Amino acid sequence: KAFHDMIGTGNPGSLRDPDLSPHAPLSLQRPGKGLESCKGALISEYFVLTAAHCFDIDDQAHWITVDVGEPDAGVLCLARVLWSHPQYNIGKLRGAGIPEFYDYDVALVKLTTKIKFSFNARPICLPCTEGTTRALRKPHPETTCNDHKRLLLTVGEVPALFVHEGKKKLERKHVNIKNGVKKSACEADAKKAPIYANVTDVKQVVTPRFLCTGGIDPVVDPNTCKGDSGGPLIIAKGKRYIQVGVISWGVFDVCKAPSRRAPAHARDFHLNLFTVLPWLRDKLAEEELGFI
Ligand SMILES: Cc1cc(Br)c(Nc2ncc[nH]2)c2c(Cl)c[nH]c12
Repeated sequence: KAFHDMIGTGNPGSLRDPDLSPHAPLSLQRPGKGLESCKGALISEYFVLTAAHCFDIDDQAHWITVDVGEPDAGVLCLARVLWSHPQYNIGKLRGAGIPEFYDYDVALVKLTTKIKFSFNARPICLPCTEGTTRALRKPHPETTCNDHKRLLLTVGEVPALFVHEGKKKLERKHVNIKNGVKKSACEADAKKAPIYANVTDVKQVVTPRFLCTGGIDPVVDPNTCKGDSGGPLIIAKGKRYIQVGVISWGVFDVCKAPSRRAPAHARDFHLNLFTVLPWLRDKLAEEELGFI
């Protein structure tokens, strides 16, 4: 079932909505173990961008299936290659009493089959590519990668969204990236994560690679669930979706205690794609994404 078949009336909330079509659930079936799931985003005909923490060091690419179709259509694609960022190392700070370290939490999964995109079924745009220059309605080649950063990650509260897979349909969750005076308060709440309770300097776990959302200032932001890991943090520009982050980790798993309201210190941390561009350019060189 070619990818573009799913695109229909664009009724919001289902995969038929072209804007939500890059949403790609991943399943990982380790032999003899349970099924783990994460999210990802289609960024080219062959690649899905996701979080490195969705996988273990000895996971094989062929254990991964990616659902690029309707939930019932089950257009399952097998993975051929799995590349986690070389600087990702979840156990790096275990000696310092930090059990999980999410720095550089990003990975690329290459599919065995080419996904057919059409005019209204298209991959999500990546920063510093020609597609994003077009989405920003800026001139090519005058517009630079720094222009993208300045135009997308403005200083202050940046409206963004992530996609959550609800019971039956996909939901857009609108958040604000704290990228100005509220950034340090957002990052300070990382210490409210149970596993970071006795971290002395929050900068040890919230490295410069992260974007921070959540909390109640300026408004109450929805929070992520662990199962949202790997999904895209999106900035909408006109009709186009530009991925600026990968959902990485959080302070409070709202799906684990759905009845309880998330506390004010519930924050979420996303890998900032602008901080891993050299790796993206290198790995996606053959995908003709037009990196600028
Ligand atoms: C998206 C996401 C991933 C992970 Br891993 C979580 N778990 C966690 N983060 C830090 C330590 N453990 C959460 C939580 Cl909690 C909310 N959203 C999450």
